[in-house]
Amino acid sequence: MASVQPPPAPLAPHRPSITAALRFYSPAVSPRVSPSPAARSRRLAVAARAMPWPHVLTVAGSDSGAGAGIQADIKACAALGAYCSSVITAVTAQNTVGVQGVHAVPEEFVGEQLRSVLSDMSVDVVKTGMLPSAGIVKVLCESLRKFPVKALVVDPVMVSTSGDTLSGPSTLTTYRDELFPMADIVTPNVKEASKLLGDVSLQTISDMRSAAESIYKLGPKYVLVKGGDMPDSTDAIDVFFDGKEFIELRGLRIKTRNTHGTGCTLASCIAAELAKGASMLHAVEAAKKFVESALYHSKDLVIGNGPQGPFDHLFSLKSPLYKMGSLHKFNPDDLFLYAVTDSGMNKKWGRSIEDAVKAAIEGGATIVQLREKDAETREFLEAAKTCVEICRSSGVPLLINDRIDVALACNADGVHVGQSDMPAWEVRELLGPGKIIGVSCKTPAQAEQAWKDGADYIGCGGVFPTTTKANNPTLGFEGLRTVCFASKLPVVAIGGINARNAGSVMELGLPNLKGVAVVSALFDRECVATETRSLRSILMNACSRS
Ligand SMILES: Cc1ncc(COP(=O)(O)OP(=O)(O)O)c(N)n1
Ligand SMILES: Cc1nc(C(=O)O)sc1CCOP(=O)(O)O
Ligand SMILES: [Mg+2]
Repeated sequence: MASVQPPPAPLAPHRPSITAALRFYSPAVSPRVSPSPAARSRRLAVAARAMPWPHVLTVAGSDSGAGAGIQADIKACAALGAYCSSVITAVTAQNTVGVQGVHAVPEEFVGEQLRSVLSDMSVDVVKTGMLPSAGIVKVLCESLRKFPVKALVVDPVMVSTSGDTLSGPSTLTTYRDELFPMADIVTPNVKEASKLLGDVSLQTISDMRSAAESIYKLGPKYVLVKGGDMPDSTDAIDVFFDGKEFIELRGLRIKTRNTHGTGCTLASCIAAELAKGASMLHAVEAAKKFVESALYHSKDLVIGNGPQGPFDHLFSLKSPLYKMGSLHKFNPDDLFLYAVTDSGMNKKWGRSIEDAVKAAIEGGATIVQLREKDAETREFLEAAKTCVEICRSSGVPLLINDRIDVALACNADGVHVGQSDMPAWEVRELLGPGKIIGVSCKTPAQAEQAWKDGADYIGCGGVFPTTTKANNPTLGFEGLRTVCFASKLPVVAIGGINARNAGSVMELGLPNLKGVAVVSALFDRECVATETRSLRSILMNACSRS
């Protein structure tokens, strides 16, 4: 057996620049004298610490079909920029039809693989998948006690998606008694959560919350109960529990047969994000987004003849939108000063849409919506394409009002729709998971529906009377308050907001209220940049007071 090296020193606390790090790799002073092996490995060790590569070790089974297991884990980590080493616990004969055979790796050899990797390779996060016997769970726990890592992600794989058993009942007790107390997060689906808790019935979100709480009591720091298998649900809701608060994380249910390996991938993505330094909630959110995007981009792939196909983890290498880096990840804080254009007002003041957008950005608008009700389609599309370039070069998201076709054609960051426009869930189907969708809502029920439909934010108004939108009911502060309290999505207030009243809106300090959306107070004015700048400073002052 190869001799075991002592564990390497911990990672350096900061990353020097790449050029500084590369200097460690430069040849020895005299190019004729090759460095001794000891000197070379010293230099490599210094360089490795200078350029840490987030490292996930997956301890899981091999899937010969490569949709799930070790193969999915390595692809997921690679896609998210983490290095992934692997300790194989079992070899399965598996395809898109199901699992035809399982051959567990002897415990001692699982232990040997663990020792090899953990003793040498600066693992940040361990992620577990299929652990086919209680003995293997015990070997893993012993190894982790000997070689501690920053985080442990436990995906309690027990039954494959095709319904085949992947670990026996004796493993359950060891999971509960030994592995869970060491785990940072445990990620069962409803079937696994039910098994872990003695076959309790889990039918509703409230059952999922109770299950998350019971599993939390077994020792992990966080629990994510995945609701993708819940009966009769059109949207996939997962319950995240940190010991105090339950957070319902809504996901899109993408219609595809290619869902084999989603659980392994989600847990690996959580591990990769943790290895990169994310907080647990952010890691889970990023992982969900990744799985959703991968499923969306793979929905029509055909591999194998069975009912469950694999999906493409490396979709970003193919999708031109991802390649160009043009998808704007939604940040609710972008709603702070939301500039909504109006073709009539711009014409009145003799400026183009493009100039209006440039001026709003110059003044500090944090998101822009093109609301061009009277523009001809072709003219609008050309202007929209230029505005996309202007906004992208400033890092400001650009949304299109009402017109999904224009948004798609100009590759905008998203759209805003109202109650009489295309329903948000249809918009999501057309735009995919990476785009921003806003929905106008005047009631808590509309806000709930927008959340279910996969929107990213809601616009709520009219807070004050407005002449910009005909027949628009005024909700006042009370209406805004009711919607903000009920909303599960970030809210932007709209309607009659200007320099005189914007401060009072933000000073309400309402939950979920992230900013104000304004049309006439910016665009029905001579100098858009000046008005935007002054509104921005009013908002900032109001926020610092409330
Ligand atoms: C941010 C924001 N909120 C609300 C609206 C209004 O949308 P909608 O109700 O569809 O009305 P129109 O703007 O289409 O007239 C909005 N555009 N932006
Ligand atoms: C486009 C729009 N939507 C509203 C809503 O209540 O949903 S009010 C509105 C017009 C907002 O324009 P101004 O800032 O000029 O009042
Ligand atoms: Mg509309």
